[in-house]
Parts: sequence; C-alpha cells; structure tokens
Amino acid sequence: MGSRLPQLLRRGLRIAAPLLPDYSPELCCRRLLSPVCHTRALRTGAPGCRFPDGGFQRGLGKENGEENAALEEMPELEELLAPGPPPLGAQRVCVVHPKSPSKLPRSTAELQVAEAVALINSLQNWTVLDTVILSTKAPDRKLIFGKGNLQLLTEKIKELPHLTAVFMNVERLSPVTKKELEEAWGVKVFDRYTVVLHIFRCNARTKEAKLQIALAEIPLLRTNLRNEVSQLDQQRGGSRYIMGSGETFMEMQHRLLKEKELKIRNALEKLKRKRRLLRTERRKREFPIISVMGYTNCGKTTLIKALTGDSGLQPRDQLFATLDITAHAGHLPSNLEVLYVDTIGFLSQLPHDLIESFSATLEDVACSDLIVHVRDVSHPESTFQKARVLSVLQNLNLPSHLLDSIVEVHNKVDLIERYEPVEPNAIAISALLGHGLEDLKEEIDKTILQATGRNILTVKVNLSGPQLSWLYKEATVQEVDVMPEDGTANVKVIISNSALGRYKKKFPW
Ligand SMILES: Nc1nc2c(ncn2[C@@H]2O[C@H](COP(=O)(O)OP(=O)(O)OP(=O)(O)O)[C@@H](O)[C@H]2O)c(=O)[nH]1
Ligand SMILES: [Mg+2]
Repeated sequence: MGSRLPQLLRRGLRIAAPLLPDYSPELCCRRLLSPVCHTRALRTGAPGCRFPDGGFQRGLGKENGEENAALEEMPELEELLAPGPPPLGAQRVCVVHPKSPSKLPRSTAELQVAEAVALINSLQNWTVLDTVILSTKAPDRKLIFGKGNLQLLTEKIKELPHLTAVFMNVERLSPVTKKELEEAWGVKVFDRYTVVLHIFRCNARTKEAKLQIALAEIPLLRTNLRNEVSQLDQQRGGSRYIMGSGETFMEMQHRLLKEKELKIRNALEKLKRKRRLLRTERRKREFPIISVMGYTNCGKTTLIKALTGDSGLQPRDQLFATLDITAHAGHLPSNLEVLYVDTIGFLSQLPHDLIESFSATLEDVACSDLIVHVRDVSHPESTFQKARVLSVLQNLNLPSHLLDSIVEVHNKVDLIERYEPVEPNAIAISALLGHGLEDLKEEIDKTILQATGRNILTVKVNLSGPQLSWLYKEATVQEVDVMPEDGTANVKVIISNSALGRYKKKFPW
C-alpha cells in the first residue's frame, strides 16, 4: 500500500487490502462493502452462529422443494449476499433492562428480561453472566439512566469477571450513546436491533432471507461508517481526503452503500416477482393456503410437522428458528389437499426496519386463504403475546376476511396442569404430543371450505366416460358409490366454483 495513503484509508481497508494486488482506493472501498471477498466466510457460517443441522430444503414436500429451488436459481444474487459486519464471536454478556414508567399495558420487567436472556441464549457461545433491571425516568435520554444509576451500573459491570458485552434491552441505541457507554464500560454494547439481526443472520437459510438481512444491515453499516469517520476526523480530518473520483472518502463510502442498497432492493423486487409467479402457479392448482403464524417459539413448526408428517422440518427451542417462509402439503379430513405456510415468529419490540425488510415474505400471508394463530398458552406472557401478534397482523394490511376468520390454537397444553378453556373458539392442542390435532383439522376444514367458496356435491357420473378421472384431477373426490346395475357412480366431491364451472361446460348436466 502506498506510503502517502492517509491513516484513515489504511484503517478502513485493513480487511480488503491484502486480497487486492490491483489495489486502488476506490476499488478497495467497493470490495470492502461487497461480499465477494467474504464468500467463503458466508458459506462456512460466521463463528458464533448456531446453525440448524438440517437445511430447510431437505426432505420437504414436493411443493416446497420446487418453490425454493425456483427462488434459489438466481446466481447473480451471490454478489449481494454480504456477511455484513464482522462476526460477533463468543460473548459473555450482562443483560441490562431499563425499566421505564409506562402507562401502556405491557409485560413485566422480569419477563422482558427473561425474553432478552432467551435471545442471548439462542446464540452459540453467548452466555449471560448477569442481569440488571434499573429504573429510568426517560429511556430516550442520551445515556438512558440518571447519573446515580449510571454510576451504580458502571460499578456493577466493572465487577463482572471476563465480561465482553452489555446487552441493553432497548430497541435501538443511538450511535453516540452506544459509543459513550462502550467507552465508559470498556466492553461492546448491543441493542435489540443488533442482537436480533445477528440471530437472523445465523438462522437464515435461503438467499431471499439473507438478502433481507443484508438490507436490514445497511443502517448498521451506515452507523459504523459515521463512527469510524468521525473518530478519524477528530484525529486528523481524514474523512475530507479527496479520492480519485473527486469525492471525499465519506461521500464515496455513502455512495457505495447507497448503490448496494439499491441493488439489494432490486434483487428483492425480482424475487418478489418470482414469488408472485409461484403463487399464481399454486392458485392455478387451487391448493388452499394456510398461514401458520404466532409469537416466536410458540410451536408453529412443530404443529406443521405434526399436521403434515414432514420429517424435514426442524422445530427448535430457540427464538427465530424459522426465518424462511416455507410451504408444506397436508390433507384435511375432507381429503382436501392444503399447503401450510410456516412463517417467521413475532417478538415484542421487533425493530421496525427488520419487519420492513421481511415484508416481501409476509406478502405470502396476505395471499393465503386462512390464518392459524398458534399460541403458547403455557407461557406466562401468553395474553400479552396474543395482543402483540394481533396488533402486528392488523398493521400488515391484510384483507378483512382473513382477519375475521383466524383459527386460534392453544398449544402446549401438556405443560399446563389443569387447562381451562377460557376462550371457547380456541382449539386446545399439544403439537408435540399430537393431542387435539383431529379437532383442529376439522375446524380448519370447515373454515377453509367456507373461506375458499368450495362446494361439497354429489355428482352422478357414467363410469365409461372421462368424468371420474377429470374429477380426480381437478377436484377432491371424497367418496365413490358405484351402481353396477347401470354402470354409474355417485361421486362426492369438494370442488371450487371455477372447477365446477369448467366441469359443467365440459360435461353438461
Ligand atoms: N411441551 C411442548 N413443547 C412444544 C409443543 N410444541 C412445540 N414445543 C416445543 O417448543 C419449541 C419451539 O417449537 P417450534 O415449533 O420450533 O416453534 P416456532 O413457533 O416454529 O419457533 P420460531 O420458528 O423460532 O418462531 C420446541 O422445543 C418444541 O419442541 C407442545 O405442544 N408441547
Ligand atoms: Mg419455526
């Protein structure tokens, strides 16, 4: 590297420079923001990530395998799949929960801390050393706590042996606050955004999920850039160094980030269009679609596995185990074949930017025929979680018929000593033990037939004609009652309005 290169460039390029025999500042910056140099790290997985031992594509139903393969066939996306900020490695963490006096109905501080601890525990090699709940009058103030409490906290943190990080249980810390706290405590400070994003990064399997994460990481990269540059500015006014392109270093980095963001958005848009095509295909085949939704870890994946027998599904006792929307075929008691769509779980205070970047996948939910809302009723916060899920669903602009026909499932009743069905319309089950599944399927059957305008009819067909095989292909045949004396049969079918129209046209009654 040239000796005239300012300190800031040498610092900024320390990762990329050894890889670049054809060094030029602009090229280096471009590669620094591009994933190409890091492809191996991406494939092998960042340290500190707990990867599920089964790929989501392995052993899934035909529907799912085909769809995912179609979405994966975009080699040009490889370039955008950045591993993002450097891996966070193993961490020994102190969880700090600022308890604010709020009039809003919300969960207790202890339960919020329990959720924060669960978030940390879902990362491999991350351990919680201690938890602290401290009152704050104004969580939005710069250092969150008043002088006295901050002093107390600092003393406590300094006493913890081999602490490497503090998880401040707030949605987002401003870069200034983060920097000042890190300086005061001498360890890394993470907020929910960083931690949830890291979990997402570890659990994402498909290119689409990885792209969504890459998009959600852009604000973090911007913040890092601002911090780095302001630090160097203070030292020697480095960010005003003019590059070959006539821009300052800062301007160039911002431009490159903007370009990357645009490329990711375009790629996601392309995937969205592919997804829409696949949806149209599904529609043509007229499989009713059931979105299984609920708070993270409530048992969505376990339930779908129990309903479909899909051995490829991997339920895990972990938050955000499922990040990729996948579809799994199953049968209802009426013989109707349906697709269950497994979705990303909800979490209180899930950062808005993250939800936004997952909106493409949530489009699938809007296009489904029925929502099954799974609740972990053994969880002490179950009521709060239900309110949270419903409020997010309301904000997704879903069609009203979907919101009005939600099937509510009370899961994990095996963990409750004496379960009292307080909500009469909810179906109580244990997805793990397979209890209550028949009742649930009956309920889904009834609701889906209504929701999709399907008809249950008995049609008389001549067995020497093609009607019966047509019905097997285009509708769901429930029963065939053969009359040997006249070579006909009474066939009980579930048939959609459009298929019925086609049948009547082809075989006039
Ligand atoms: N006791 C009991 N445990 C259950 C039941 N259903 C699910 N679980 C457990 O709950 C944990 C989470 O299950 P998942 O199916 O992965 O939950 P999820 O809602 O898909 O979670 P995310 O994908 O992370 O949002 C696993 O350890 C399951 O074994 C149940 O009915 N009873
Ligand atoms: Mg899941």
